[in-house]
Amino acid sequence: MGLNEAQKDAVLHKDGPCLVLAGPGSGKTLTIVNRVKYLIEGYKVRPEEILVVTFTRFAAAEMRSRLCSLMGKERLPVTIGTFHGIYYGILRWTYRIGQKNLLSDNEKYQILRQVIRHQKLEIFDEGDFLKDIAFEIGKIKNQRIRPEEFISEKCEAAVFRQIYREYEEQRKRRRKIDFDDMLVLCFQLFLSRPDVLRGWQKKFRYILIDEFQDINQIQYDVIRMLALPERNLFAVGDDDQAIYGFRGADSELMLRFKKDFPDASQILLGVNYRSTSNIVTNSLKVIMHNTRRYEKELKAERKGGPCLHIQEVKDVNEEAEYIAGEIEKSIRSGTKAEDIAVLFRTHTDARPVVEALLARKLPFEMKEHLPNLYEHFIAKDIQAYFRLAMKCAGRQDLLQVMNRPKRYLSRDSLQGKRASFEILRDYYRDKDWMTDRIDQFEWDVKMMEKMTPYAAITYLRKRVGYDEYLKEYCISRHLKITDLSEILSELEEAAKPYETMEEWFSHIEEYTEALKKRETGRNTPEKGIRLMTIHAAKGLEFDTVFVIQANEGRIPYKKAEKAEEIEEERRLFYVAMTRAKNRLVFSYVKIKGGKEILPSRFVDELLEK
Ligand SMILES: Nc1ncnc2c1ncn2[C@@H]1O[C@H](COP(=O)(O)OP(=O)(O)OP(=O)(O)O)[C@@H](O)[C@H]1O
Repeated sequence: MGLNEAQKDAVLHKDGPCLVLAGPGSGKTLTIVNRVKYLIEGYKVRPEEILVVTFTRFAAAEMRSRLCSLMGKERLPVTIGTFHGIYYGILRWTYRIGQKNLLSDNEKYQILRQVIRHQKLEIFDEGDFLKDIAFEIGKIKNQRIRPEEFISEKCEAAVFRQIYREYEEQRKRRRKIDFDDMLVLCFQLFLSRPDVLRGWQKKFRYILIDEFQDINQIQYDVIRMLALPERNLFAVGDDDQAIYGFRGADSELMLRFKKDFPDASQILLGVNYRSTSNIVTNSLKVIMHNTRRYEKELKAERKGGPCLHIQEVKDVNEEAEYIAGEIEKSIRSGTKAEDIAVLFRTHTDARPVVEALLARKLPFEMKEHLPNLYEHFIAKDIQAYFRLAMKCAGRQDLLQVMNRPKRYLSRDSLQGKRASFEILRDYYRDKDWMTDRIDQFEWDVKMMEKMTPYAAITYLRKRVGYDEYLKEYCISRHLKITDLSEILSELEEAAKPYETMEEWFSHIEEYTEALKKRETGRNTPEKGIRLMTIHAAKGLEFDTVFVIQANEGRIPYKKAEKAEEIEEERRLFYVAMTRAKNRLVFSYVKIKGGKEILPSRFVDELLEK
């Protein structure tokens, strides 16, 4: 494949700093691998002296395989890895630390939970609070902020400092480092041991960084030290595809690069080879609404192309049917299943599509973990009620739901016995008010017997009082009711296609099996339609892309409120659009969880004249 002029300039750049600003599909990976090849073959740099940094292990593996195939070699001693991988390697070499010294996420949350409970705070949702505090601790480390100067958005400054101190003490007591510590320790190592730094500077004389827009402060600081004294730093990135701000990435560092290296060459890769001009023009129409961005021209090499399609659907079931139907047609007309992607904002959005693809026996693959909706405790409650209605319930089923909603039935009433309403009645025989409750319970279960699963769930919510129970459950546990009622509504919606409870149960079994199979085969997935979050699709390309639930609250996500958060969501939308080579389809739903919802504002931007 011939390189264009800008790509050639980037490949031939030899010494000193260089910033390559590149649009989507403009050949960033191609340019990086060709430059590494030229450094080795043209400029006679030893492969061991080259370091290529990527942001995911997947991207590193992809880069290595493209480089090896370009150079016709099976292996090459070029170092290609993520920041964490490389910094961990440096620490391992210097301090002899190993896997046993790494703090797992589980351990991290265990420590934080202890520390936070210690503080006796009034917390609304402990799970959310833990995540937010873990995020803020990461932010301090990644952005090199002093804890005493940090302003927490989640609790008072003094409380945060205390949490931070105790967390660090406990972590150190266990002699472990967390993910973010790898960067901090590497930074401190280089500051305190110039001799060690010098060794690594000599080793990595040429440094190339992919996806530079996703770098954070401490990664940048360490890499700048590493690049001295020769400053052969080659940074490639696209500020419009910066989608990790929520994780502490700072795309402003791309602007800083030019200040820190005023003599840096700047090259613009402005030709998109991936997508048709229709897709490119429309994606630019959206991203132009962002105010914080490098202005850059981007042209499409491939003219025309099919029109973008925006589909309105009633709800997520109809959407899933629509997507599965369109995919089926595409495959029939010759598109390979693995060239089709369905992208979504959060992984839970995928469930209806997964069900529709299974129903049509269409092959699909997912790399991310999809939580099984039917294993949620609410689903388990519904299943227990249904088994009671179908007269195949066990003791455990009755125990599970006899106080959901609250009926004040004691567990002792079923002690060591078979489960039945008769036994319950017998236990409370001299308490009329209790036997009335048991009669009502039995009556409700009987009523559900002949209903469709959808009608039975509605009955359970509204007549039996499960909605009320859930509300009380949330209040007593300081949980957000919206999260749980969304799950319940989703279960209700998902039950619509089934006529009988037996059908519903056998569908759940099939769905659970299919998820398990994909989970266990994740390393060797069967080839098929690619289902993934937009974050996971970054850097990939597909012939056809479906973006589902293009709705307000989804994208932009409901938690994005500040202007910069909305801009990050817009960049995410832009990343989704620019994955498509030929066909791009958006769908949005009109009703979700029984409420009307709006199409995404980004869809409106697409429709602007
Ligand atoms: N000079 C070129 N001539 C023809 N095709 C090219 C050229 N440069 C890149 N391409 C093709 O364009 C597509 C996009 O390239 P690549 O994946 O390297 O883009 P990218 O810049 O990394 O994209 P993104 O940032 O959107 O992930 C690939 O299919 C690649 O083969």
